[in-house]
Amino acid sequence: MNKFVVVDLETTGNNNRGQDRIIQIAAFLLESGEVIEQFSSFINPNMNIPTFISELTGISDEMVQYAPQFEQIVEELYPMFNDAYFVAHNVHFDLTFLQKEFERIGLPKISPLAIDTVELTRILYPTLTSYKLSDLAKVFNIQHENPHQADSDAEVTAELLTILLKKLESLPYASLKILEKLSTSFKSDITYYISDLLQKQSESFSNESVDYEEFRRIALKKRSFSLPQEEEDFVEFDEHLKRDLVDQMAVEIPNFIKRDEQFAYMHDVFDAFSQNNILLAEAGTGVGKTFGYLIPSAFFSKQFGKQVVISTSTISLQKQLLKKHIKTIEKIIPFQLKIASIQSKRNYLCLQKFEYIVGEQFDDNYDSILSKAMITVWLTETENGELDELSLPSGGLHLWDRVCCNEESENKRTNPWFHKCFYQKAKNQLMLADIIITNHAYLLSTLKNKDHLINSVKTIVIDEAHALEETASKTFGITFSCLKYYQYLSRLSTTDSNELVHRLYKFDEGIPNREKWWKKVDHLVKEIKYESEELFRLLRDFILSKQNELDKENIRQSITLSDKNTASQNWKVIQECANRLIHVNNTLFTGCEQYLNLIEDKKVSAFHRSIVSEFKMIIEQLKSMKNGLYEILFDKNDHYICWMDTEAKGSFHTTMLYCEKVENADLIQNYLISGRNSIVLTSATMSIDSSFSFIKSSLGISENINVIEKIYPVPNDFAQGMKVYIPSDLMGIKEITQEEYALQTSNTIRKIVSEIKGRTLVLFTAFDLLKQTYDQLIQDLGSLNSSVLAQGVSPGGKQKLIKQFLQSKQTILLGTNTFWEGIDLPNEELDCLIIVRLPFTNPEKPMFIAKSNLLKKAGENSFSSLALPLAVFKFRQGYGRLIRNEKDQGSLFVLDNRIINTSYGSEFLKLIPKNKIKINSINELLKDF
Ligand SMILES: Nc1ncnc2c1ncn2[C@@H]1O[C@H](COP(=O)(O)OP(=O)(O)OP(=O)(O)O)[C@@H](O)[C@H]1O
Repeated sequence: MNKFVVVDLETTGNNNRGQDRIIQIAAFLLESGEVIEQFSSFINPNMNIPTFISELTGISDEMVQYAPQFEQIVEELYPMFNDAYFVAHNVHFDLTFLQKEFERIGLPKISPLAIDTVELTRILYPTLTSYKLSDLAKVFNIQHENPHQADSDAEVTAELLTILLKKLESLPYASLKILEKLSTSFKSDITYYISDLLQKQSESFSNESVDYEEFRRIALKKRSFSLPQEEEDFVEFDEHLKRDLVDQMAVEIPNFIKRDEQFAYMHDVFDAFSQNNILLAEAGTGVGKTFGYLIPSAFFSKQFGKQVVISTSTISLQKQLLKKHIKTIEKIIPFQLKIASIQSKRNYLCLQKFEYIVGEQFDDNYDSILSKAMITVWLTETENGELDELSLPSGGLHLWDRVCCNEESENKRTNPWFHKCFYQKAKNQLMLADIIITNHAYLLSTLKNKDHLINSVKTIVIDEAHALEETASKTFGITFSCLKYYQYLSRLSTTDSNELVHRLYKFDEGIPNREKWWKKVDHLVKEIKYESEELFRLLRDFILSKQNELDKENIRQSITLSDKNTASQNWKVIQECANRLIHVNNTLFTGCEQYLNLIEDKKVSAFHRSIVSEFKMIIEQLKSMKNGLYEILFDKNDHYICWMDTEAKGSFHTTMLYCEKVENADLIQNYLISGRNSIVLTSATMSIDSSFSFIKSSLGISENINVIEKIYPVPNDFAQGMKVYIPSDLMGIKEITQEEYALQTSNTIRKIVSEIKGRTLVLFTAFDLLKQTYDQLIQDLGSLNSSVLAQGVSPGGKQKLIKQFLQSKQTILLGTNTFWEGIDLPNEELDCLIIVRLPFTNPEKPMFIAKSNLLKKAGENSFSSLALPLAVFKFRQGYGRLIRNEKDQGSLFVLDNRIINTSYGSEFLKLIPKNKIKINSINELLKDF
């Protein structure tokens, strides 16, 4: 069948059981890619159209008043569904709605084969960030005149379908074969279509292709390899700096301005490298420190033939560096640069594991099937096999746990995919690279594991150095997730399930007393399940019993496992339960080790071996989690702090346990600093009153270590376009309830954006206040005249929210922690920044309490030595988002009256040029606009 009817409906609502009606319908009939018939009409629903539907679609009561009723168009419409695939973007909605309408007027039910273009796009374009029709229209360059009107949406969907079918046709045989098998569980009835394509392919040509290679019945993108470049004439850094650098930068960096601070920074970084120094370099927000360290790193590595590692705080910043800055640098420098990027193993796909799971006979989980299909297609395109390229559905992350690289993937002997392994490829590229880009967590863990590849590099740049200590604390600490433990256990399961233990049980390996042995495993797994559920329930009750009613509204509740908190009888009951769990775990592990030893020497099939390998991986994980649990619950140590948290309204599986070292300076010193030739630690926030003592002590750089300390301030011109407003008539959070505070905040935001009429970023310090403010704001979107996005509420992560933020001129974006730093929104990309509260760390945070206690013990004031410096750092980062260059303009509103009413407020005020600050009632301030 090669006919497709592409349909879109607009309706009065989502209820298809009689309450809601169609208000517009469009259908395009396609054959061999051509539109052979089309139908489009408004429909009179005989009821009022709800306001929000009118706002969304632009279809009003007046527009449908004289339109035909559904019964009147059916004669023309109904035959279009004969012998054609029924296609829609979210097909379930349109098809069921239409089926109900036909049923209502007494026509026989239509049951066509259906194609969902959302599902098909996810599978065939697995790396897109949004699958909304309007976003897809932009990606594929399809004209979309009236989003949310049926005729326009159906037309776009029809064009999209043509693109999708072409893509499907272009896939290699091996990928189609896998999709054919998986497609029986798709929402789209596409199996026959794929079978036809396979038939055609097998008749027409061989499997040879320039784009793909096939191995063990999986198609991969052919690896590109380039011949080594001829060595160019090399120009030394100083010479290039004098001669060409400024000109090159001016060509490649949009709106380039020669900043003395940035050039001084570059010089100092190069000197630190070549003179084997430690450099602490604070470059004010927007100075351009990224180019500032990348350019000297490139020259240094080339000139001296020494590798440089560059590490930044998060994977997302690591990617940003690669996508944006490295591309520009390659154009600026006069020679070829070999760049490698690496992150932790579990971010890379293990092809051996994928081969195994794609061959599985049973899988009834839709997200997991969808993810397998997406990965199948992605493998024909990806060079690097990294998780963050993919847009897996939420359930797909569980599947990723089963297919990501681990120690087993690195076993050359048992992994037939070893020579194609993405992680190995990334490691191989490290050896050849001039510059290695990574993130703090990966860097610290590899240094700790004495990984030779990274450890041998003697020149390192640490960007966002202020975040290093916190990452060290997490990387060197323990995290125990009850959900993860439960998932591993479920994966193991028992012989009467369809999971690992059952699969292994089915192989007759000649184990002595086989039946008895597996029965024992069943018994132990059941006991572990029982004891762990009991323990997790007790832990959650324990956390919640220590909170007062008000706190319980908060998203996550936490409790420190201090002597005082664990002195109760309830804690003893928890420890007894944990002891029982640990004991049964140990019995299971001993048994499993014996089994694994036994099977090790046996000749088993590759399929059997892969199940054994997954079983081994799960046992290893459970073992390491059990050890972690023991350390958290029993192993008291003054240098560590342990705590737990849980979702106030979630299940007991949401409970997490943590153990971290309170001070990590010694570890950072041991693993990172000592033994290096040169290290550049840089950030926009390192000094307090021109002193680096605070950061030095947190990074283990004692006063007797020789370091160079430099500050490169934000150029004065940056302040020209900035205005800072501090309303004096707002209530403090302690003077009113949090609900009233959220209402006051949302009202103030409303007033500001109605004057600014531009993009506004609102920074919060806690999610609950953000959520309450968001709820208030969306209550009357009409009068707000702006769209509202909120981190943790609107779908998608940070990058996706920023992308959406930039799509329209009048948007408000509410963000918490990660939005305070690392985002670059120059010029008209950001018009206004609102800081809701001064960014003090939540004083209830266990790690903060532990650090404060240490300071108190040492006779220091924890507010002035810890809370205030951290808040000032964060404020500087936050307010640095507004003005990003000399020509940038923008307004900052600080809604926290502590900045003017307290003595410490001056620490924040002094960061802003005095002549830029206006303090008055909010209404008076807004007269400025
Ligand atoms: N000399 C320059 N002239 C104009 N724009 C520049 C210059 N140098 C860098 N930029 C641009 O300025 C922006 C900020 O640069 P960068 O990402 O390095 O920020 P930063 O100084 O590290 O600030 P932050 O600490 O806030 O991240 C980027 O968009 C970059 O392309």
